[in-house]
Amino acid sequence: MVRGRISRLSVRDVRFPTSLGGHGADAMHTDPDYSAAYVVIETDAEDGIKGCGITFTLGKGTEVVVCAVNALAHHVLNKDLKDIVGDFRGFYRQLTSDGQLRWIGPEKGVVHLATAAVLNAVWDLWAKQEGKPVWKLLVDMGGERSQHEAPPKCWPLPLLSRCQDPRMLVSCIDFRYITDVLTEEDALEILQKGQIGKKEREKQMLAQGYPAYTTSCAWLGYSDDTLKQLCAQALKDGWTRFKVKVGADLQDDMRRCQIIRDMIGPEKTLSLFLQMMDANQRWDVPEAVEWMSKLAKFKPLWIEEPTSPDDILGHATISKALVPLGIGIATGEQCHNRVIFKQLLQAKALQFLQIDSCRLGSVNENLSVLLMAKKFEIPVCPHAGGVGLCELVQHLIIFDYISVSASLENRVCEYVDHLHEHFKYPVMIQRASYMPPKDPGYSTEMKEESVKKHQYPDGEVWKKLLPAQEN
Ligand SMILES: C[C@H](O)[C@@H](O)CC(=O)C(=O)O
Ligand SMILES: [Mg+2]
Repeated sequence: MVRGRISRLSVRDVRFPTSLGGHGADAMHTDPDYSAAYVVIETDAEDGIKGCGITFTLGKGTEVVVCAVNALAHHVLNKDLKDIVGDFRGFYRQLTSDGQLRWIGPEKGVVHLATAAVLNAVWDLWAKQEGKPVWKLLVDMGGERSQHEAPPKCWPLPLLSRCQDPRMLVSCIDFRYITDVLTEEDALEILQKGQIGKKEREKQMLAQGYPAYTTSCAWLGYSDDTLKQLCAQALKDGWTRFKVKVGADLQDDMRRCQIIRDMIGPEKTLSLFLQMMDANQRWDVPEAVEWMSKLAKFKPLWIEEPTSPDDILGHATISKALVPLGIGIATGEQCHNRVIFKQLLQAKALQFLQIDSCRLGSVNENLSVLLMAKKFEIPVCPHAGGVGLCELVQHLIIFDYISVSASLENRVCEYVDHLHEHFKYPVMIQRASYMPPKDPGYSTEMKEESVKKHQYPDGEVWKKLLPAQEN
């Protein structure tokens, strides 16, 4: 099925002026313009199928990511897709180990965001050619075995369809730097165990979807009236779990958390009705503990990014202090790579792990983090929102449930209600759950009309806005 040689790669800087409405604002990022470096790859297969990939940015700096994508392009151009996916680990390593570009990473920062955008496009292309959504491609790759059948001792790869073999899935992962906690054999074992009950879980997902929470009501840029109005509407729409931004001003936080608590009801704290808090790295370690001790009365399920995303031991200290108060630590949206996640897990520094589809090196690196989380039995609650993050991460978390975690306990995926209308295959939410996408690909393709309008700086939207902003 896999065909064609990559004949073209284009990348565009696409920005949405979300800061004008205060959407997306938090204690550190006060004026985000949700943006993306948008990559499209084409092949010479003459089937008209294109692979689309994004990485998420906040406006300024997207042009730097675009430069990094162009710097990586020569690794992709003129390659056969068959060779890329046939040795995906090798290809991932080639991209992340470019002898010169690696110096401005390694596997972090702009160059890693660019890697994610390129690889996301490759996954989209592969899945489209296979005629499956990415989650289903991954699930099928994980193999299938009935409840009573013993796992095969060896996997005769050439005799099996390569796309129905867990070894194929594992061969997409670069285990370098994580073999002290997760080996290839561990990964295979997890996937083999995950085969039990897999069909039932897939059916369950298709019928009920993956549970979500909303961040759309409580950005720091919103007034109390807006917060109340959005929260009331969300409750009407069936949302029961809400995340609120905190960290800039304690009195403000107390007032806003009280509003949400009043609206979702104090008696419901232990049921489905939950409140999460997100400080977006605002505090020092002792400050985080002190601040959250004051917000503990609102019974948050977690505090997200209480301090620097690089401070693994700091997170461990905060976790030790707050877990006895019933507050877990969540982090991950700014964890650059699998190594940081490994150490967070080793240090018992988090209770909820938040993968990000565009910060880690695409599906490949996310697979390794999902498997490590399973090994440590830490629930994965992905970061989403931004532009396109919900579209992408739904594939990863649905795969995780069906093939890896086999559990929904303490698990919920973020949802943000912005910018879906710009995607050709937007997320579908029903009863506050992500319904598994059915269209082939990674749901990454944007509407050409939207891209043209929002291209920076010469799209129609920015042509109008830029002169006004200069005055
Ligand atoms: C700047 C972004 O909107 C950020 O606040 C998102 C985030 O932290 C989250 O969704 O979680
Ligand atoms: Mg966050």
